[in-house]
Amino acid sequence: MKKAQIRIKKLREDAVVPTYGSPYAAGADLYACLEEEQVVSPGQTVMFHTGIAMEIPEGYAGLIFARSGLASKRGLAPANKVGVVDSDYRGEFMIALHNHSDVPQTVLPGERIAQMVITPVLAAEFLQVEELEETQRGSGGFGSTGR
Ligand SMILES: O=c1ccn([C@H]2C[C@H](O)[C@@H](COP(=O)(O)OP(=O)(O)OP(=O)(O)O)O2)c(=O)[nH]1
Repeated sequence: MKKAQIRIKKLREDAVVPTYGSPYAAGADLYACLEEEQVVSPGQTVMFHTGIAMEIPEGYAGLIFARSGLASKRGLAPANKVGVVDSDYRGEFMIALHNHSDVPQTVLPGERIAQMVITPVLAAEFLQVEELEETQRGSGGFGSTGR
């Protein structure tokens, strides 16, 4: 698979550059940059450092998603559900992990805590109009097509 080169900077000595878990993985795993293990209490949200900043190309965004295993087995997932990283963002990638389980969860230094998909985004210019083009669906939504 042809890969785009993305410039990345370590902001902390022990930061880990994101990695893809398999050759065709869509999401690159993001690593917690911690000096010591961090406990996340039930119902608590903790902001985790990744220690990295990068240049997402113009016309793209980084979407930060939960890792399914971490979320389903330990209840740890981003508090903001999906993090959106703008291409002009040059700050540190941060991950606000929320503990949805009912027991304390320990995150270890260097643990993979989320994954980032880099995806094209369309920059829109919103043109206000009086009528929108008709479609078969029309304004039906929220289960309008039945089960
Ligand atoms: O999970 C996340 C979400 C965002 N960001 C960074 C990258 C993004 O470009 C910036 C701003 O994110 P967002 O637009 O979601 O923040 P906001 O709450 O709307 O504040 P702002 O006024 O800074 O845009 O924060 C992260 O590091 N992790």
